[in-house]
Amino acid sequence: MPEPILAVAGVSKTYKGGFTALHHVDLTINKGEIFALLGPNGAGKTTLISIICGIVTPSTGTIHVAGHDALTDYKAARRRIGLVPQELSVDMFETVLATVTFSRRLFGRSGHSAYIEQVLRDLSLWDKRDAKIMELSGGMKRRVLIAKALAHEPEILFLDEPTAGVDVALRRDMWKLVHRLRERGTTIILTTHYIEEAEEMADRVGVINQGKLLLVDDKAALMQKLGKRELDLTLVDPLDAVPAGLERWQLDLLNDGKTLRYVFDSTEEHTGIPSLLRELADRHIAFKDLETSKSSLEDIFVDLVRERA
Ligand SMILES: Nc1ncnc2c1ncn2[C@@H]1O[C@H](COP(=O)(O)OP(=O)(O)OP(=O)(O)O)[C@@H](O)[C@H]1O
Repeated sequence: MPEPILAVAGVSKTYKGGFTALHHVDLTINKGEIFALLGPNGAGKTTLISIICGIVTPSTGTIHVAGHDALTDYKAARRRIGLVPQELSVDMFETVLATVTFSRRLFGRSGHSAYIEQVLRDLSLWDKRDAKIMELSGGMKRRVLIAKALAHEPEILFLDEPTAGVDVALRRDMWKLVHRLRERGTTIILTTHYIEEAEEMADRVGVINQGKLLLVDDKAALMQKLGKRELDLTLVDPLDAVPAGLERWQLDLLNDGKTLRYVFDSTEEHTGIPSLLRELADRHIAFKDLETSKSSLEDIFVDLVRERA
């Protein structure tokens, strides 16, 4: 049985101006999983994370972190969480080592130098430990934020838009780090609007839009359940229009009439491909190449948000 480490139940948030950013969100996260909260700008991702971390007060609902009520037992709940915020929030004049050690002490932990050294090494920051934050590059500053969040050995790490504006090398390092942390038992929750990030990193994905959690599913199941494939036929002779009588396949003509595209559901028992090919043969529409491709989580996500908006 998976062990829940975070339980969010019936959480809504209406801001002072009257805007409701979250509508009755229920979410359970299991220990050791990598969960991606995927949603467009303004969907409510940061609001939800801020509520879980005790930065924003929910209008309704409850949050339990490792069994501790995040509202009535805030300190115990918060100690289990490390938060990597979107914005830089560090003292520019401090050194890397002092900043990270300070974060650890803030949670009542002693300056455990071996642990901090490991965190700094994992993030390729050890050589920079005596540098002042202001002397670091933007990417290095982001690494310091992660080191700070990990300093007190949290069980859950929140990464709010971890790779927004980050270069490829840092993105790759972060993905590696996330997997290493998970191997050590840390639960990772990341928010993103980069679908590839969810696709690459997460075990489960939650899709949020306009403050509503539309669905939560295993990434693989989500891809399979909603996964569509495209069949592209490269025609011998270009067509001016999709031939009449083929409406049931909802075909598209691309590439100046040279490619006929059929989008089908790969999970259906009958995909409609054999009958389509027979119809084309009957009409003497010849093709010289045929290719199928899987649609990405991105297509699925766009479809979902459009359908349920
Ligand atoms: N303090 C606030 N007062 C009023 N409205 C707010 C406040 N903070 C956020 N909102 C609104 O709540 C909605 C959700 O914002 P939130 O920052 O949670 O979205 P997000 O999914 O994190 O977006 P992004 O991907 O752009 O960071 C937005 O419409 C935002 O304008």
